[in-house]
Amino acid sequence: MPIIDVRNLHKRYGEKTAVDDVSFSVEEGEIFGILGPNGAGKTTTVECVAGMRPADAGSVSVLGRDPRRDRDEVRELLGVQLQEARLPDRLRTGEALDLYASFYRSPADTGRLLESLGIADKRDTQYRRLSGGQKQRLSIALALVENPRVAVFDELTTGLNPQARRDTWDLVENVRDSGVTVVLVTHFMDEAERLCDRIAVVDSGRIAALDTPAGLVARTDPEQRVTFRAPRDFDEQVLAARPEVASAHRSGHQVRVTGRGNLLHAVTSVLAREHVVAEDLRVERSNLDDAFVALTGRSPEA
Ligand SMILES: Nc1ncnc2c1ncn2[C@@H]1O[C@H](COP(=O)(O)OP(=O)(O)OP(=O)(O)O)[C@@H](O)[C@H]1O
Repeated sequence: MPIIDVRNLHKRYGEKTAVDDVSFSVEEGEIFGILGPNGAGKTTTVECVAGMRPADAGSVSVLGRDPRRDRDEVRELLGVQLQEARLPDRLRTGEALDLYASFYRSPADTGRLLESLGIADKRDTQYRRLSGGQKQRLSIALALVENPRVAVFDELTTGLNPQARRDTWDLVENVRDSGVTVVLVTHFMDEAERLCDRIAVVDSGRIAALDTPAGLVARTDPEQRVTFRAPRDFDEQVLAARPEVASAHRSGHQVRVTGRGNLLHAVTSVLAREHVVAEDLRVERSNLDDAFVALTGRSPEA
């Protein structure tokens, strides 16, 4: 049985359709990504999953329970960290965690939770004195304090510096490795590609594709690109004679070749035959960014 099952979910705000016939299921033990640009309907979708918003139509099930009807049970099963969680400035880390723990029947050991998130030494620090990364860790701890089966993280790394982002990614992997299924809402490609087992690409309230990161990339044009630097007297058009090569262009010393099949071998054998020493030879592959643009016609970070 999937841990979360969403069928034909619809949600409007007045005239605005935020979620338009969205269906997906999340399997136990995976990191499931919901990826899309700002305003795509990601937060609304997870708020409906968590029972925080009523859907207009469709159904949501969390381990067989309805998040609106079986609210208390779903609250124990699903830990939610929502965008820009804010706590009172003077509340101390340990107090916040103890307060949240008091809401649940079998909460986690708060000391161990702080330890595992690397903020044990911040137990007595007021919320206003925490760094961005430490606030983020606390919000993860608050989502995990109920010992949930699934954790929902919404835009976890927005606003963090590169090191704090990478540390947060490790934390998310640790959460999954501890047996908690993770739903990760993000508009960052690199984050989705690095962390998610499967990704629902959401655009304008609809799911444009749902697949593994590699599966999404495979849907894009299989064209490859090889670039290198070559002396000016090398005529790049000799490359065009090879069947693998679709185009060869030069800009100054920089040559850019596109094509299919074993393009790298085709290029290097021509260079060897012509006795050309190429510098800075690179193969560019499609990534999730290309896949996203191919699927939706726009950049996720737009
Ligand atoms: N409470 C609300 N009232 C009216 N419109 C809303 C409300 N919440 C969201 N919307 C609109 O619904 C659409 C989907 O918003 P939602 O927050 O679900 O998207 P999102 O993908 O999570 O984007 P973001 O990352 O910017 O929050 C947006 O156009 C948004 O402006």
